[in-house]
Amino acid sequence: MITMDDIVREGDPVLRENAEEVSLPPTDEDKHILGEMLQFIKNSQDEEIAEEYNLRAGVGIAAPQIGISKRMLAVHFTDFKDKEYSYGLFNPKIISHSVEKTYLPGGEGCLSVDREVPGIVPRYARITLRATTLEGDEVKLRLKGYAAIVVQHEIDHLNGIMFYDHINSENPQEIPDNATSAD
Ligand SMILES: O=CN(O)CCNC(=O)c1cccc(Cl)c1Cl
Ligand code: NI
Repeated sequence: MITMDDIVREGDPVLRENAEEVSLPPTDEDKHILGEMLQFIKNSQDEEIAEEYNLRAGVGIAAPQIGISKRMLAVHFTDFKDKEYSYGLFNPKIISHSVEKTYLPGGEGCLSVDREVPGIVPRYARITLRATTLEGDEVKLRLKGYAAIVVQHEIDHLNGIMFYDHINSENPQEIPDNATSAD
């Protein structure tokens, strides 16, 4: 199982690399890894397992965070309208996005960042992405609000981007003019 010992922390160059496309159809090994990533996120949200294994809670994880520079991500969360999202995705690609931006008022956190980095992280309010699921289906997902934010945080990891790269260093709490809060 994946534990916090497997999580790469900031400073490791793998977090600043452009991850490689996964060749499709995915190998059994790639499917196993992505399945383990999804299970880790579920475990991190299970009080007993998280306590037992000292897991920090997360709603998503990208392969570079476990030192694997491949374009794979897993998300598991319920959005503000109680819609459940639970995906393992290969080669996710944002094919279109809104001009409008959104953000989480409380900012974002990252398992690869062992410190608080306060500030507004502007994200596209709506995204359309193409990806191949853990089950092997090619999907086209239209996401908005919290789901759009989480998936953008994970796709950033595949492109060597950390959430704090988006925070305005002069005025971290500045709300961009075309942005509305996601909550
Ligand atoms: O890359 C994934 N992580 O680092 C897992 C830990 N962070 C979170 O769960 C998290 C927390 C707040 C906002 C967002 Cl958007 C995310 Cl993603
Ligand atoms: Ni992260």
